[in-house]
Amino acid sequence: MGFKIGLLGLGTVGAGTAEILLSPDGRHPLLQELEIYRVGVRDISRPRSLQLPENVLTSDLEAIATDPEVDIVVELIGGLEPARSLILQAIASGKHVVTANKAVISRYGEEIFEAANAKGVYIMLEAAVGGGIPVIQTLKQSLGANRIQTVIGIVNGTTNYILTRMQTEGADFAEVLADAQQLGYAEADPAADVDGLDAADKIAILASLAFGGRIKLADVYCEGIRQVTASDIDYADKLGFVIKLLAIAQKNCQTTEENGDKENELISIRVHPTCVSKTHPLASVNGVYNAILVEGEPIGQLMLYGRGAGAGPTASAVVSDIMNIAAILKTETVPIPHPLLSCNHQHYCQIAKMEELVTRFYARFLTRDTPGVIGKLGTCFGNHKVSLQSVVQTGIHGDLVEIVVVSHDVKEGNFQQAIAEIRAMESIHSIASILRVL
Ligand SMILES: NC(=O)C1=CN([C@@H]2O[C@H](COP(=O)(O)OP(=O)(O)OC[C@H]3O[C@@H](n4cnc5c(N)ncnc54)[C@H](OP(=O)(O)O)[C@@H]3O)[C@@H](O)[C@H]2O)C=CC1
Ligand SMILES: N[C@@H](CC=O)C(=O)O
Ligand code: NA
Repeated sequence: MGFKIGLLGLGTVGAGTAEILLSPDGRHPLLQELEIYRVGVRDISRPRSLQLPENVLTSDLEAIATDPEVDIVVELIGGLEPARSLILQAIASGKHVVTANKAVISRYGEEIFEAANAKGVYIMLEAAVGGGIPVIQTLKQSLGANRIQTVIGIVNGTTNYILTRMQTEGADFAEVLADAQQLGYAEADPAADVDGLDAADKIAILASLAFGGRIKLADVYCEGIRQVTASDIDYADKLGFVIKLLAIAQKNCQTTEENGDKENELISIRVHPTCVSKTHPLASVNGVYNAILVEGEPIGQLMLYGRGAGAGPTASAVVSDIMNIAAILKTETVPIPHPLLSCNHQHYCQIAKMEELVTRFYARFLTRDTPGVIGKLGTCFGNHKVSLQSVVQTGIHGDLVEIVVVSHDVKEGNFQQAIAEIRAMESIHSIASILRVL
């Protein structure tokens, strides 16, 4: 056997990875050279569906990360600790690392990559974004000739699964979330999915690769899908939209105020539920499927589509990373950092303020049925330079009237100022929802 794998975690993704490694027939011949040497879990007495070689299973994960026999450590336990410490221990012990852990990479990427570069080892993370979709290698290698302008992704399988079933079956949020957990799509704490945090981790990683600088996670604006109601899905449908949780990173034409220098282009980076026109390619990405739409020069638009979560698809990405490292170890006696596989970002991207974002909005108001209420809304929006594309009175609930507006492209800051004023109006009962429109 050629290369010894120390697997940390044998849950959904760990078991999927072991399954591929244990059945190499019909796959790339390099797989024959990969040996599952040790597998670390929390509870070794738990019954496992997988038949592993004897004495492979242990609950001493640190021993795996530092074992001199292990060539590649594969971290699939998830969460921040002990995952971060184990990755750092593996690096310090001269091991290459494969991980599916976007939470650790988006928060501790700088520490991890600096340690890895100093030690001359690789950190591979294809499974961390888009599950089985080869988006990391695409951005790192295949699109390297491009100036990337935009990355827009449906990058969380759990929320896309929930929104799709709410849309197609009118299903209940809690029931669909339980199904996503059962299917192994959701994070250990599904709040990370539902509140958009998992998508924020992922777009931070994608933006960093697309724009060639580090991203501070705190700079990613983030809204989840808890507030999306069946009514909004229904109204959006009538207006020709579907609602998707989008993760968006865009290079802004705007330049920094200090010097107006083109070098200091700002990046707009955000996660929020979004009304997407039914004719847009991302609108038909349903269920656990993910898609990442990239716009670059000279490639134009490119969309990658596939399963973003689940044992098999995610393990496909993990094993491809292991194989990339094994291929390097096989061909180079002294591994040197491969410029297309390693990460050497030195600076942080500058992030545009949300108020500066230019976008369209959808808003649903419950108003008292008093004369002139639509006029008051229109006047207030107009005073703040918010131009409306449509204003529709959509229904009556007792003595309240429901009004839905869709704006043209406006500055987020202007729209929010108008909303603050409208909220205080006597004739406004409540603002039921506000969504951005792609
Ligand atoms: N599930 C998915 O579809 C996807 C997951 N990912 C990422 O992959 C990673 C793994 O996710 P997933 O497979 O779903 O997670 P699971 O919860 O299914 O599995 C976690 C595994 O790690 C072990 N483990 C967890 N904590 C510890 C600990 N402190 N000490 C020892 N062992 C521990 C568990 O042991 P035991 O079995 O004994 O409980 C289990 O085997 C995460 O980073 C996740 O974000 C990425 C893409 C898709
Ligand atoms: N919980 C995540 C799993 C993959 O990263 C998702 O639902 O997409
Ligand atoms: Na991927």
